[in-house]
Amino acid sequence: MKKIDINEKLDVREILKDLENYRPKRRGWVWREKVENLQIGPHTYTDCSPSLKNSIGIPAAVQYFDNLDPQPQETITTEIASGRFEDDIRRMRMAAWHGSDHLMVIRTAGQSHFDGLIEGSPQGIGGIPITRKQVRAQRKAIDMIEEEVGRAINYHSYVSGVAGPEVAVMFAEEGVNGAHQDPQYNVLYRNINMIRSLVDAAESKKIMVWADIAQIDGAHNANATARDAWKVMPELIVQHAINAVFSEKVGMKKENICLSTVPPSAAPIPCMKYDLPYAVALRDFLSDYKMRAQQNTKYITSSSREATVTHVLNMMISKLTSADIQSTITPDEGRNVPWHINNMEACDNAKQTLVGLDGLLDMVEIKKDGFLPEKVRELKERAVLFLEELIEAGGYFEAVEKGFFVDSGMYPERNGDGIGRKMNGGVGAGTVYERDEDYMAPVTGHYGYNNVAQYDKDTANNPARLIDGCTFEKPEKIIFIDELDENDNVYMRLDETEKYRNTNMIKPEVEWLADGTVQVEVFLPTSKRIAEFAALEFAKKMNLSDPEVIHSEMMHPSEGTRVQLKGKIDFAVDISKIEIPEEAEVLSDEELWSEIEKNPIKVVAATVGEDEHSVGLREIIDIKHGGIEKWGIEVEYLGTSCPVEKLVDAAIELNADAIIASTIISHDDIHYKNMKRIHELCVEKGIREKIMIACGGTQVTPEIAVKQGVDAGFGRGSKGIHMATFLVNKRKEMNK
Ligand SMILES: Cc1ncc(COP(=O)(O)O)c(/C=N\CC[C@H](N)C(=O)O)c1O
Repeated sequence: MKKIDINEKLDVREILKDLENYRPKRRGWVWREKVENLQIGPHTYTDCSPSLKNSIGIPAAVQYFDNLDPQPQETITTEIASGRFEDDIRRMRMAAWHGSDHLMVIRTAGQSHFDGLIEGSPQGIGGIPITRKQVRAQRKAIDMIEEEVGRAINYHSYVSGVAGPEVAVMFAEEGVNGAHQDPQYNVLYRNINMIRSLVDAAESKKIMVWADIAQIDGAHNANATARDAWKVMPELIVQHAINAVFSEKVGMKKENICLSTVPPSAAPIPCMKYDLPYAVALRDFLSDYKMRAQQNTKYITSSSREATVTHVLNMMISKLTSADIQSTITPDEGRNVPWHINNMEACDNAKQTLVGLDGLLDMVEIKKDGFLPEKVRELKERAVLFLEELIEAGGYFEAVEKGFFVDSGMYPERNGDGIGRKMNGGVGAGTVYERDEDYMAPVTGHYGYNNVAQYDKDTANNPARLIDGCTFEKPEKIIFIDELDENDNVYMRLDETEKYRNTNMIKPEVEWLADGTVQVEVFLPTSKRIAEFAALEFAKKMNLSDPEVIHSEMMHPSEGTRVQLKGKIDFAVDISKIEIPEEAEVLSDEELWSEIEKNPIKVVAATVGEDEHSVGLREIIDIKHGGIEKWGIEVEYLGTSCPVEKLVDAAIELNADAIIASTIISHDDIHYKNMKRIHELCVEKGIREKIMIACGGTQVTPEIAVKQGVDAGFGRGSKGIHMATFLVNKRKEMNK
C-alpha cells in the first residue's frame, strides 16, 4: 500500500485491491497517551495527550495560536453513518484530523435482526451493512490515516442482534477494536429472546476477550427510550452493573468494560441537578470500569446550536466526574443522517470544551455536603432497592417479564408501563439447545461446554489445535467473499461517481461524493409556518431541487423566523477553470512585533477627498480588530475628507515612513485619481523615494492602484495584518 500523502485524496480502488490478503496490524483497543503537565509552547496542560503529527485545530487555534492543537486525554468518538463505506472513509480521515480516535460505524437500519453475516459492499440506510469486506476496507484505510495523524485509531461497531456471535467472530478476525455488546439491548429494544440473547452474549464476550475488543454497553438506550429520561436513573445503574459483572465473569478485563453513560436530562429543566448526582452515584458504585460518556440525544432537536450547548454541559459533567471516552453525536442528529461538517463540529466541540476545561479539578471540587451528596445517596439507595427486588422477583428474566425496565415511574414508584418481554417470546425464542455429551467445537474463544478431551485431553484449553488452528490462529482459513450482488456494490457506486472522484469536477456534498446537497439559511420577516413555506419558494427560485426545511426557529410570532433548509444542485464546477489569485502572504504576529520593535514605523492616514467613510480605515488601524497598531506601528490619523495635499504635508512634517489613504467613493474613478495625485505630490516634494504609499477601499483593485504610482493597493477583505506585512516587507526592500 503506498504511503498516504496529505495532498492526495484516498484512492478507494487502491484500498480495494488485494483486500482478501489484508491482515489487521494489531488487535485490541488503544487508549490515548496521558502526559502529566504537558508543555506546549508557553502553556502547561494538566489533563491532555500529545498533539498529532497532522491535525486541524479549532478556528481560534488556526487564527490566533499558530494551529496550537492540544489533544484532551479522553478518547473522542465520532459516529460514521452515511451508508456508503467508501465515502465514510473520507469522513473518517477528516475526523481523525479534527481529533477523533474512535470511529464508531453505525450499522444499516435493522441489522440487529439479520440472522447471519452479510457479505460484499451493499449500500446501507443510516449506516453501512456491516460486512467483512466493508470492515476490512475501512480498517485498511484507517491504517493509513493513523500514519497521517500519528495516533492509533479505534475502529468500532456493534456486536448485538440475532447474529451477535457471528459478528463477534468476524470482528475478532478483522481486528475490530471496539464494539457495543449488551444483551439487555437485544431484549429491551429489539425484542430478541432473552435466553438466546444472554447465551449469545456469553459467546460474543468470550470472543471479544480473545480479540481484546473494548466493550460499550447499551444503557444509554434507556435514556433515549424512557418517557422522562431522568426517571430511569436507578435502573440504569443496575443495567450497567448487570452487563459489567456478566462481562467480567466471562473473562473480560475491567479496562475493556466501558459503561455507556448519558446525562439523562437537558435544559430547560435544571439538568445539572439531575445529571451531576447521577454521574457521581454511577462512579461511586462502578468506578472499576471505564466510562464512555455520550451526550444526551433524547432531548436533541434540529437546532445544532442547542445540541452543542447540551454537549458542552454534558462535558462539564465528564470533567467533574470522569470520562475515558467522550462520545460525540453530531449536532444535527436530530435532523439528518450525520453530515461531514457536523461530525467535524462535534469533534471540535469535544476537543475545544475538554481542552478549555483542562485542570478543572485542580480548581473546583464536588461538594461533600448539601444537595449533591444527599441526591447521590438517594439514587444509590433506589438502585440497590431495584436490584434487591429484581433478585426477589426471581432474577433478570423474571424481572423483564414483569416489566421492571424502562417504567415511566422513578423506582420504587411504578406506573406499570415498563418494557415487558416474555421469557419464551421474541425473535429467536426456542433456539437455544443444550449441548450433547459429545459436543465439540475445535475453535478458540468458545464459551461453555466443549468436550475436546474425547479426542485429546491435552488440548482441552486449546481446542483449535485439533485442526491445527482455527481462523483466529490461521487467518488464511478465512473464506473472503468479495461480492454477492452485482448491482448493489461499491464498484457500481464508484463508477457512478467516477467523474467527481479525483478529477477537477466538484459538486457540493454533505455525506456522499457529489450528492449535490447544499444547506441554505434564511431569516424571513414573517410567522413560522409562513416562513417555512416561503423558504421553499425561495429555494425553488434558487433552482434547488428537493428542497426541505430541516430546521426553523421563531424569532418572534410575527416579526420573523429563522429557517434552515437543504436542497440539491445538479451542476458541477471545474476547478481548473477558476481564476484563483495568489494568496496574500502575511507575516506572523511574532515576526511583526519583533521587526517593528527593532525598526519602528510611523504612518499618516486619512480618508481622502470628499469622502466621509471612516470605518474601513479604522479597521485597518485600530488595535481592536487587529489593526496595525496591534504590532506597535505609530499612526497619525487625519480623519475623513482630508485633502491629499494636507496628507502629504503631514507626512513630511512628521517624517512619516508611510502614507495610508482610504477612499470608498469611486465615482469617475476619483479613488484612482487621488492615488495618482498623492504619488505626484510626493515626487514634487522630493520624498517619493523614501516614503511608502498604500491606498485602499472596497472598490480598489490592487493592480490598478499600483498603476497610479502608489506602492500597494488594498481591496475588499483586506485586514490590518495585510497592511502591516506590506509596510514591513516594503521597508526592508527600500533599505536594501
Ligand atoms: C448496545 C447496542 N447495540 C447495537 C446498537 C445498534 O445496533 P442496531 O441499530 O443494528 O440494532 C446500539 C445502538 N446505539 C448505538 C448508537 C448510540 N448513539 C451510541 O453511540 O451508543 C446499541 O446501543
